[in-house]
Amino acid sequence: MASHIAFFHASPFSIPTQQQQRIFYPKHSRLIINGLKPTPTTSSSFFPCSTATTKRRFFSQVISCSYSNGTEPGSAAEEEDGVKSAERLREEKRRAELSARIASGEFTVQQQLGLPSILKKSLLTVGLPKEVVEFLFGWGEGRGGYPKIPEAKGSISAIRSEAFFIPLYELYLTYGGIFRLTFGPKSFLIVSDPSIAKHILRDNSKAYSKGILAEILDFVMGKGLIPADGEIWRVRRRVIVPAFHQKYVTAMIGLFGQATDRLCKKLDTAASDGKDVEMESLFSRLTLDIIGKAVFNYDFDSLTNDTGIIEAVYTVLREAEDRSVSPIPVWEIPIWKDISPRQRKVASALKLINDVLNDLISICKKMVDEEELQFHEEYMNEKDPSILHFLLASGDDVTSKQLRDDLMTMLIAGHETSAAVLTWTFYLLSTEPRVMSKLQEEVDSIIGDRLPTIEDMKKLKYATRVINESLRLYPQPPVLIRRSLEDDVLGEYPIKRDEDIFISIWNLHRSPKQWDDADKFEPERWALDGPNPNETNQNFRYLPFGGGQRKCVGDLFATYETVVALAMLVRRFNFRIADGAPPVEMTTGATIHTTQGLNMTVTRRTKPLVVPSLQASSALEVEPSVSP
Ligand code: HEM
Repeated sequence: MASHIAFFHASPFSIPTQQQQRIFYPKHSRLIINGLKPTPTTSSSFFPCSTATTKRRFFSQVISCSYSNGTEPGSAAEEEDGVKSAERLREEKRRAELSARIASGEFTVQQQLGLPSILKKSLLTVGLPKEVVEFLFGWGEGRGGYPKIPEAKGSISAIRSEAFFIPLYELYLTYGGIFRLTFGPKSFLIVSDPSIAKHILRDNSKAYSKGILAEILDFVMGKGLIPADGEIWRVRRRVIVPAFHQKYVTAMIGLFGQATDRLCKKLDTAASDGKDVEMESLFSRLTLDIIGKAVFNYDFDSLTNDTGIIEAVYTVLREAEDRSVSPIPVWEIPIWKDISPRQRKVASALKLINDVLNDLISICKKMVDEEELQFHEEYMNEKDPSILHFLLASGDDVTSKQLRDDLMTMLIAGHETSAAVLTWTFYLLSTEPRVMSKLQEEVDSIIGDRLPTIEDMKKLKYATRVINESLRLYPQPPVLIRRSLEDDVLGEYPIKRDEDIFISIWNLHRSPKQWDDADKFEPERWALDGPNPNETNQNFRYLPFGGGQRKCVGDLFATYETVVALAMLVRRFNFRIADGAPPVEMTTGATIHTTQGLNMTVTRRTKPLVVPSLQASSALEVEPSVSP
């Protein structure tokens, strides 16, 4: 999703070796960073799967996960593997060269040894107390006695197309919880420290805006809730949050079940035909169908249809993602919009979506006008429980443009994120059959073959922990973006206004300082009877939905949506990575995507019979699920 948007594709950094884990500060004194273990990932497996291949790739910083896919020796698949290994070797060589360049200090900003530093050193050598020297010379380093933020510098030519948050993780292990990353004229602060994240997101949030993100997303979201700042954001947030009331979320559970049931039918056909399925795109369609209905009562029915509107939504979504990772904003060149076929396609896609949204707004306005309306806190129209209906019924005095921006924002925010969560959850489950069995056991005993209800949400404890843990390992988005609106102090470092900041949720969620076996998929790390993990009870080391005043408004919606889909799918089917499927590798978009899809073989389960204890929610006239 958009706030969820990553900004540039890759960093020119590769993994520092143990000897390379040094900051090159004053020219002649190389320091080992205090408190940092040698790259933990070099000795243990960083990845959910830890084959030799994975480790080799890890060293070459290509993130992938291998699995046994049943390839026969000498087969075409093996030949293909041969080509891939040659590519991999070339990649490793290139990366080894980059590592050597990092080791040489090429990317590390050298601090000049000026007169104050030489004087300071001399005074310390003659025995003056450190405190006195620090007091006298504080002005010489950073500002007001503050130390200077560790700084790493990169060459723009080395930017590559891999997931950029991976090199940021390696740099975090080297440079610590806050460092400056400079690419030519661009400079970013990378934050991976929970207390600094808490300061920016919660304690001093008024001093930060969405910065670059708002600029990039303007073409699609305008002043929608994610990019908006200041007074517009305050007013819109106050209006939109009440729309996600308990009764609405309860009704949505019926919708999640119905939509997942459509997916089950599709998978059932694939299982009968013995055809493998690409789950990432199916999850994307599932969550598009859900969000269309939930936000503006529009049935994309993308699981069965391929209409122009669906293509338009994807064109706009992909453009938002591409803009978010493009180093040069060519789309800002006025003439480019008219001559570039791609930009023309984007413009007509946007027009189509805007027209549909405007039509939906007028239909809904008419409906609300004709309704005998008695608006109250948990107001919901049974026929059309959408957010749009709630907003119009609430008498929200807003321009159609702002309403359209908000709907578009929620469409994007609530679509790709949930799809990505499901994709990586199923990937993780394919690597841990133990977790899958435990999950199926719970689902069998609690919902059987009926549609889940709100009561089940409290009972599906292990399923919820699986989602919590998947969000830890694959946070969507992996990075949050902010810009400082005034001077501030982050940790021990002063910063100026107009600093662009990336808070790396990926780093926080995988930090060896914060987690035991940080790279392990272990839903058990969250106690079943404990509170649902969130940023508050985890003191900002866990931020799946952000934190502070800009926290996700759809967190409960999304948790229930993914739990319902997960439970219904694993109840009916077994999933495994398809034989001969390409490796599951990550790439950066607005959320974390796979490079070549998640290709799975789906088989029907023979399940224990369960006598349903509860009937499905009737709020949305849910049709009973057909048991395969
Ligand atoms: C698993 C799915 C989801 C994840 C992981 C997720 C994650 C997040 C995160 C991390 C933020 C904070 C962004 C920041 O601070 O810059 C956010 C904000 C937001 N999310 Fe979600 N989200 C999900 C689903 C949804 C859904 C379903 C909706 C709406 C139906 C939604 C609507 C929003 C909105 C409107 C904001 C902006 C809030 C504000 O700035 O006031 N999200 N989301």
